Amino acid sequence: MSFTAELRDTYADLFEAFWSHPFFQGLLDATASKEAVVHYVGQDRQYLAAFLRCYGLGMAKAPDTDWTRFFLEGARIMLEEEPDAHRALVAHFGVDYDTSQAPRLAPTAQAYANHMELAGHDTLGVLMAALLPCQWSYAWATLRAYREETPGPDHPFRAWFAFYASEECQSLVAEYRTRIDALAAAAGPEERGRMERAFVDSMYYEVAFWQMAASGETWERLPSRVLEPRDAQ
Ligand SMILES: Cc1ncc(C[n+]2csc(CCO)c2C)c(N)n1
Repeated sequence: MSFTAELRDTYADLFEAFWSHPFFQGLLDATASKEAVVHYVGQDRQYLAAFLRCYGLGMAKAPDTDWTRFFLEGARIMLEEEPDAHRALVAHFGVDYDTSQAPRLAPTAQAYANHMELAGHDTLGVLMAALLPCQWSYAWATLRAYREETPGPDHPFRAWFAFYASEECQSLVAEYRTRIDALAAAAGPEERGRMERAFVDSMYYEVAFWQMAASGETWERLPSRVLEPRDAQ
């Protein structure tokens, strides 16, 4: 079994948690609240900026121009096409894309960005493994959405689902996997271990990112249990 097929098998629970998270399910059945969706888009814009910086780190590691082109094309898709997917989410609520800008990343989103950027200072294999869940989770879950429920022509977030389920995003995942499997095959057991850790942590952060959106997490708003300790008396 290939390295990435094994990851998919071993961490099937994280894929399921991604799929069944109430925020994703709320996008799917179009019941997600305006507050959560706008918070998500504001955060995700900044997350994508961090992701683009990781492509820069990847380019600095590119062993040949084939790899350079891979990162260049990935960056182009993110810059030119992904904003339309975001627009489709906020447009439903009558919110302008540019006003959904967040001033800074919320703690969970910042931790995810830090994790990816740190992986960009390890090997190319570790960086790619940290970036894979971003592609894979969205492409997999939106494709499953089409297989199971099919967001119809009237679905308010149709363009968002259509973008991630598109042939372009699906083939990007396939390309990531081919490249990572080759890097894993050439890596020693220690580096492969770091690749696995980088992948799992990013998968975890993908689920946590939904939670961040659903709970309206910011640096100002701490969970009530922290603000009002119940065990204090
Ligand atoms: C937290 C978070 N994780 C993953 C994605 C999805 N995503 C980001 S870049 C990219 C490749 C295509 O440009 C994909 C699939 C997201 N938007 N936000």
